[in-house]
Amino acid sequence: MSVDAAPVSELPDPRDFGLPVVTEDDLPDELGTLVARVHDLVDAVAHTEAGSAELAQASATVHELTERLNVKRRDIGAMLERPRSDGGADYETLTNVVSGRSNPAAPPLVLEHTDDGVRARVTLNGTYQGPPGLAHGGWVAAMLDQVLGSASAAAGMVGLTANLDVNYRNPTPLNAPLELTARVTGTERRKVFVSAEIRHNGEVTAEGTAVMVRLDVPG
Ligand SMILES: CCCCCCCC/C=C\CCCCCCCC(=O)SCCNC(=O)CCNC(=O)[C@H](O)C(C)(C)COP(=O)(O)OP(=O)(O)OC[C@H]1O[C@@H](n2cnc3c(N)ncnc32)[C@H](O)[C@@H]1OP(=O)(O)O
Repeated sequence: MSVDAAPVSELPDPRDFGLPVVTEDDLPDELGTLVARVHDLVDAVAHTEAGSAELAQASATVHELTERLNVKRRDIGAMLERPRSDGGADYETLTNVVSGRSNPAAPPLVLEHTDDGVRARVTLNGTYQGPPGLAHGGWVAAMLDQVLGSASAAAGMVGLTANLDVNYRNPTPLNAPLELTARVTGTERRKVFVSAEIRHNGEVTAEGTAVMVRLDVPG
């Protein structure tokens, strides 16, 4: 595979795509705490064997909370800007379902840049279940898609997934630490070829490759 596009260090600015941008200073610490607690709440709801009186009271409380939080809603598509040590900025979709900082549905998957791409660590609770006791294959694909896209973005090439291939080598366990790694393997015009794996205890559970098509800044 050849590489015919030199990676750039500057990511496109989401503002140039008309997207709202927030900084970490705009996000109260209490939002992070709420997100983590609601994440745990979803797991509790999925697995509770509480009685009907307890369930009725819980649903009334949750309904009231939902109405209170909906009074002031953020625009969809908001991007979080994080300063990098080299003076540039990283961007992530605030409510991204796999890794979004404000999304309680996200596991959450914590990403970092490596010398050749990105690495992420995640532990999936029982709400990501497909087969009994195992991670859902669609979610495995979603996590691979995320790190594949992030590897492309980390190399300065933000794009959309045009094609995703997944091979499930071993069952992906729940409630166990997983490591995901991804890197760019080549480029051809706007196409960015990327490759990723999920490992548990060093053993590959799934691997994926994707073709990302690089987005050009409007104008
Ligand atoms: C927005 C601002 C952001 C600013 C900064 C942000 C930082 C972000 C940070 C972190 C990254 C986040 C990470 C996200 C991770 C998750 C990723 C996803 O879930 S993406 C959602 C699912 N994917 C879609 O919804 C795409 C739907 N498809 C499309 O929109 C189009 O088909 C698109 C854009 C992919 C291509 O359309 P065309 O019209 O632009 O381009 P054409 O001319 O068709 O193709 C260009 C080249 O790609 C090949 N191509 C197209 N489709 C292909 C395919 N399915 N397989 C292989 N090659 C394909 C073509 O053959 C062509 O190649 P040739 O240059 O001629 O050789």
